[in-house]
Amino acid sequence: MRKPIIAGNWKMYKTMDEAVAFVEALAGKLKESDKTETVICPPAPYLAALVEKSKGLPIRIAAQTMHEETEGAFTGEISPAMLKSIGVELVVLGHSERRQYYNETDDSVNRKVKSAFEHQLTPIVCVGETLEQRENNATSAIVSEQVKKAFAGVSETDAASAIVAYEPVWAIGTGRTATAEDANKVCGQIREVLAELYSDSVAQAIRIQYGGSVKPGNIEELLSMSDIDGALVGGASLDPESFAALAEAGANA
Ligand SMILES: O=C[C@H](O)COP(=O)(O)O
Repeated sequence: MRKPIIAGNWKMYKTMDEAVAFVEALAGKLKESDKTETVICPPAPYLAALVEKSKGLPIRIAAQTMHEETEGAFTGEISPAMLKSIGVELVVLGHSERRQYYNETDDSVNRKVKSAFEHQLTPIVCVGETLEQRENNATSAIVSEQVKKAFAGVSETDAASAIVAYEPVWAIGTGRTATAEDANKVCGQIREVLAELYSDSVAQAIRIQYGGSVKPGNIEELLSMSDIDGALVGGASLDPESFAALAEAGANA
């Protein structure tokens, strides 16, 4: 049984005061549970503070992106070594907004995935098709290719601890969720690709989240599906009440 993982990706929202207030409010609402994992992905300036603030709470902190190099002349970038040094445990890689606005490609995502593992960070590897690709019946081919390229050269042991987030681009921030059946079908296809790349046991170990307009009203159905092991949530993760409800759904799944 894979443990559901509910991650809140705040994207470029909240001030420092709001971020701290969120964790304080969430602490009072979040029930300790060994049946689920809860992750917050705040903007980079708040990572260190939230690592400190969440100590003793059932919350892990993830970065929203990182550079692939350990250090260097890359103005404005944040390295995996820096994330590790402040206690960040996970990192979202290849989010569609990074692919769309910051030229991230399957190759750069692959380099970042390998670098994350080298620095003992758990990658949340995002894949997903655009609306045009879905309408052209290319979902399976696109997502399979993204998974194969992201995991190229990643060892079986590392891969088993990875998290994959299936996020259809057309469902992000639009209020349009994939049906639970459709989302599960693609997550199942991702698991088949992982089984081909590695083995059945590795594919069964890897957790696959769904992301795209997840909210308290639809998460239970999504989590009831056989191949959906959690959610990567944007908008509905910004309010502590709503995020606590999502975390609770994870614990009850
Ligand atoms: O990383 C989160 C996803 O982009 C989903 O965002 P959303 O829940 O606002 O649709």
